[in-house]
Amino acid sequence: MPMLTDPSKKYKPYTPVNIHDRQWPSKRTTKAPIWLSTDLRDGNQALANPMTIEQKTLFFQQLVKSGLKEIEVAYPAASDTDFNFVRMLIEKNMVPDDVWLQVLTPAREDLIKRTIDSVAGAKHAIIHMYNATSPLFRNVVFRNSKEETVALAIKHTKIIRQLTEECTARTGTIFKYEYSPETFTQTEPDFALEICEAVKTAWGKAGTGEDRIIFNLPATVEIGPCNLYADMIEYFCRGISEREKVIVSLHPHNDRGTGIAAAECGLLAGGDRIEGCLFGNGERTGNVDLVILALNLYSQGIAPNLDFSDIQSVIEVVTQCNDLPVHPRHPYAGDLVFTAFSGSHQDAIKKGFEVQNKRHAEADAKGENKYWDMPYLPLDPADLGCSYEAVIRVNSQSGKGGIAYLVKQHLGLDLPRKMQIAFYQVVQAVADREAREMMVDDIVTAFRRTYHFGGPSYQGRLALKSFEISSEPSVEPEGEGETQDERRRFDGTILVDGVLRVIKGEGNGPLSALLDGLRTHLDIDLSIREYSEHTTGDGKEAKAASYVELVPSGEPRGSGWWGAGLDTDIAGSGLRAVLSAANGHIGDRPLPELKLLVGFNKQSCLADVASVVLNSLQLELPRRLQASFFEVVQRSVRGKEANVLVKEMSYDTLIGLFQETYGYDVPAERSRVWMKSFKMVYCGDGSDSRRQINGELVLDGKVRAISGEGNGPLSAMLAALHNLIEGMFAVREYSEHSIGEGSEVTAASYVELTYTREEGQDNQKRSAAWGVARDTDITASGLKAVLCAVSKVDFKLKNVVNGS
Ligand SMILES: CC(=O)SCCNC(=O)CCNC(=O)[C@H](O)C(C)(C)COP(=O)(O)OP(=O)(O)OC[C@H]1O[C@@H](n2cnc3c(N)ncnc32)[C@H](O)[C@@H]1OP(=O)(O)O
Ligand SMILES: CC(C)C(=O)C(=O)O
Repeated sequence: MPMLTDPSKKYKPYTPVNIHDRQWPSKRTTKAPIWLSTDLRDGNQALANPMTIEQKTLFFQQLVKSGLKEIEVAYPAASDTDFNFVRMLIEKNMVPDDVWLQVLTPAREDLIKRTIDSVAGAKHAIIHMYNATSPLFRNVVFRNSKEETVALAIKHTKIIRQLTEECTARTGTIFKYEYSPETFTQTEPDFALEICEAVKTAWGKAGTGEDRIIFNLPATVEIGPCNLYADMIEYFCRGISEREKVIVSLHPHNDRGTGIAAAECGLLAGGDRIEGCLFGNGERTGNVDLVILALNLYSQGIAPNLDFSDIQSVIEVVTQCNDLPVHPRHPYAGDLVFTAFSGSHQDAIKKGFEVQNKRHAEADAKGENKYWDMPYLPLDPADLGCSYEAVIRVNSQSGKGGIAYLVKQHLGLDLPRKMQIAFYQVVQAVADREAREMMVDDIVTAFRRTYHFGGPSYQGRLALKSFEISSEPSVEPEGEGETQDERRRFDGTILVDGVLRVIKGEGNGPLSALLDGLRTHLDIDLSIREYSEHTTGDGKEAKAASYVELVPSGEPRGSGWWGAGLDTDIAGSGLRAVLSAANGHIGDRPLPELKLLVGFNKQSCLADVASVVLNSLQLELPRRLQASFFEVVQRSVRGKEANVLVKEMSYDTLIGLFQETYGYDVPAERSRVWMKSFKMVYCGDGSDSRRQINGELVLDGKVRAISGEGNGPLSAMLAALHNLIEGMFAVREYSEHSIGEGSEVTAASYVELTYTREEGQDNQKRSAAWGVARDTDITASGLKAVLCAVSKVDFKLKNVVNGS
């Protein structure tokens, strides 16, 4: 059936209240009402599966914890569960002294009796009786006249008075009485007044303060806008006699979705008390939501006298008991209500937090109130125990501000505006491509990947390993009083495509010195267009965060690359930022092979050569070996061209030269002598530690058995060699160190041998050579180094008769 084109033929509009001097529109609420939770009655009766006693107990405890002082706990005549639940609360002493238990009954004597029995012995109880008063109910449900309807209410009010008085005499329970002209909003306002006046008279003992009678005026079904409800409440409040002896209670339902508005306008109109449910459970579209009402007051600076400072645990209890979810858009409580996805909202919130932090610091200093004034966030999520984590979430609708906010929250980085724009484009591209929300982890990971920020997993092709910044005067000052400019020198080790390289450069500052080094050594020619820095963390945790934008040198308006760096040292953080941006710039493009300038002029440096060996092979050459190798390098530069002073040498060439010169890590067969196997044993009488070696060597391609004895492994090996080789070997220098850690550790050994051989009478031939070796076994490493050195001297084998 289509919707009606003229619905007036089916639905009647509400009848406005005849009130012309209404006061409520210009009033303000300044204090919280009396709250009554009817979760365990009106809420419960609307559930497909009413709560079990366990669920009701849990819910009751939550209500007490949240500060409710009046709780409608049951319709005791309805079921044994309800009746027994009330009894249990009382008998197990679970009701705090300042909490009133409220129970509902229809105007039926047998049911009233059972209802009062249910609360007998409670400290405080409110008996709540109802009968419907509207024409529809009078005519259809009760088939009663107005007079009969009033008579029903009077009769049962009197029964309640008598039974409660008897109960008080018996058990000491203090009672209050609440009467509801059910369907109040559909009842003629004057008839509602008439029946309440009659009930008040029948009750006969309404007083002031604690003795007030409660008239609950329900919008049993919400049939008109909130102003209609307010008009009806104001009409009632102005019409009822002895107003001071009456608590006017409001009980809005939410059929038109305006239950909250009705309650708030009803309070302006004179309501003293609100009946409702947490998160708005209840018949059909629900009872008015007490959480929203309370927090609406709170966010106006009015103490609601209810505590939702851990809203999540309240949600958990309520959803567990009602078996109904809380909508993600539910005011104050929904998962999404403190979340902004859209760019302009996020931008405003980010700016709002920045300004508010400053404003709060100033107010703190002056001892003034720190007012909450935040775009798009009417309430501080922290007041409800929520974090700011969910405040900004990112998808394709988001902008740079929100993304920058998350980067700040999670990485402590306050990105400069232009970098925010650059990173936004990165995130936006992913969000668009994947058509999904970008979680915080996605954003943090995207940032780390893009800027190679934070640990080895995100390391780029260029990574700073160590550096030293030194300064030297540039030019002499020309006149007196002029200060001398200082130049900065960068000496560092940078991991380039997995290989450690020594980089040097000079500039006006550390960053330009590094850029100079990158230009010279790696052909990366960039200049700084923008630089900024700030500190993150406090005290010992403080670090410097730096941001740079690099552009190709000579193209100040060209497109740039941003980089970020974090370090305890400010120079370190800037240098890292430069490398971060340089990584973005080089992308996958191959880098030129790194070269060292070596030779005979002042630029060539022994230390540079040694550090290449250290960084490439992890070998810490002893000082004399450094000098020896440096000479080898210089000789190789000159080669056959006597006039060549300086030559570029690639790192690979340099390392190859080292390995060849000292027999390090070259295939054994290429050496004149190498060890096939050995066994080293202690020998002697035990008073000293002499060693004996037995084993097999390959000498000029032939396997030879060896045996020798000495003070230690090396001298035992030399003794064994002396059996086979003419002349004498002696160890001039020996050192060793470990490489690596733990189970990966190996030993590196360096041996310098001298070799003396008699060549005819009075002719002694002397030479010396270094050998370098590495092995997991330290003895083997030393022996191998000896054999490397032996292979490098021009030795002569003995003529061995019957030798193997
Ligand atoms: C707006 C509200 O939320 S009101 C509260 C509603 N809550 C509930 O109804 C939950 C608990 N209710 C129950 O368990 C049952 O309805 C009971 C135990 C109260 C009564 O059950 P039953 O006796 O089987 O009657 P039933 O449920 O059919 O109720 C209808 C009868 O009660 C009468 N009645 C309805 N409301 C009232 C009332 N406030 N006062 C007196 N009689 C009433 C009806 O006129 C009808 O009478 P009839 O049988 O003479 O025609
Ligand atoms: C019993 C009354 C107060 C009721 O629940 C209603 O009218 O909604």
